[in-house]
Amino acid sequence: MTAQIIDGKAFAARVRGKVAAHVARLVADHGLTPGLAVVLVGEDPASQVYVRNKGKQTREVGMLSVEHRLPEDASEADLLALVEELNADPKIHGILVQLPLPDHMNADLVINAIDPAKDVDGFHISNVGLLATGQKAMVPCTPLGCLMMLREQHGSLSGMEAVVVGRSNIVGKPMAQLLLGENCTVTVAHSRTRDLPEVVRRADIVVAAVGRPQMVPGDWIKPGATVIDVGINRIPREDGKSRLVGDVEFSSAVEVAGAITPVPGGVGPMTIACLLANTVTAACRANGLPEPEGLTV
Ligand SMILES: NC(=O)C1=CN([C@@H]2O[C@H](COP(=O)(O)OP(=O)(O)OC[C@H]3O[C@@H](n4cnc5c(N)ncnc54)[C@H](OP(=O)(O)O)[C@@H]3O)[C@@H](O)[C@H]2O)C=CC1
Ligand SMILES: Nc1nc(=O)c2c([nH]1)NC[C@@H]1CN(c3ccc(C(=O)N[C@@H](CCC(=O)O)C(=O)O)cc3)C=[N+]21
Repeated sequence: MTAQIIDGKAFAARVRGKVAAHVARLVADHGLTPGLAVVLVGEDPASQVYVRNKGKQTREVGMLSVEHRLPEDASEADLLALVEELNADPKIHGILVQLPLPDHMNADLVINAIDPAKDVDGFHISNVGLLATGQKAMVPCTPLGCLMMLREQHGSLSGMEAVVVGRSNIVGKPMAQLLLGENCTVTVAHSRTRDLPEVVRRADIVVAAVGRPQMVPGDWIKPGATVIDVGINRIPREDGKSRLVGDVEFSSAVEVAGAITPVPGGVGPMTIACLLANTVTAACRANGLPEPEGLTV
């Protein structure tokens, strides 16, 4: 049997529709336009594409989009000054500093300088702590998007075996926290995990967030499992161009899994949709207004 393919692109369009409807109400009833500021340091081509897409989608849902670009050799003090300016700007409800930052900057320091209420990435230590203790937080966009798709697929996740491959602060760890919050039995695997294939084989839910093209083959997947592929890897194609693949070998995994997200068109579009959702949520919280339903955990 071949797996159901989870259409992240269509799901993300529905999320953006809900965001747009809520934004329209905020504008009409309260004269409030949620604003998102994205800060890009340096010239990384992939980041530039990503930032451009975010700006376009932000405007499409009726929000204010502001982009700030700093040169690769900008100082950490320059970046911190910009963050302070955005923290103080009442038109801005969400701030995202695109990662990775150049090596001469301390990313933790910069992220923790963002007002936690405007931290729509959910990377500030306050939000990390709130999520870990089960309190209301800004939830990181990629894991939030993954959880929305899993809930849609299964309803309750209670008691399921979940294996998260990868333990980064931006994907693996917050994903594990969210799955724990859903009462899954969670295993977090990483580069030192012994016998990764056996660990992955016990999972009802596999989330792969490693950054290694097609590392997880179909024969690691328990038949019927749900596979969420977070990886975005560009690999050379025979014609000299390149293509995107995930961390899962789609062609073999689709034959075994119950449901699987494709790359592209899976987790990626959901990440941006959740960024917009978090920005509306932040704007509502900042103004003491009710939050949109179904856009956060
Ligand atoms: N779709 C989207 O919206 C997004 C996609 N991504 C993509 O997701 C992937 C992961 O991103 P990110 O979490 O930032 O990556 P990081 O490089 O920060 O983390 C990778 C994790 O994978 C683990 N790992 C590396 N090699 C192996 C291995 N051989 N076996 C098991 N585990 C391994 C590492 O383990 P250790 O800790 O031991 O080193 C680490 O915990 C990338 O492809 C990235 O492009 C990222 C963000 C958003
Ligand atoms: N502060 C910060 N927050 C982030 O959330 C963040 C970041 N920095 N740095 C980089 C990673 C990566 N990331 C992606 C988001 C969407 C797609 C996406 O939309 N991908 C499309 C394909 C896009 C293409 O064709 O290139 C898809 O999978 O269908 C990809 C990657 C967010 N990240």
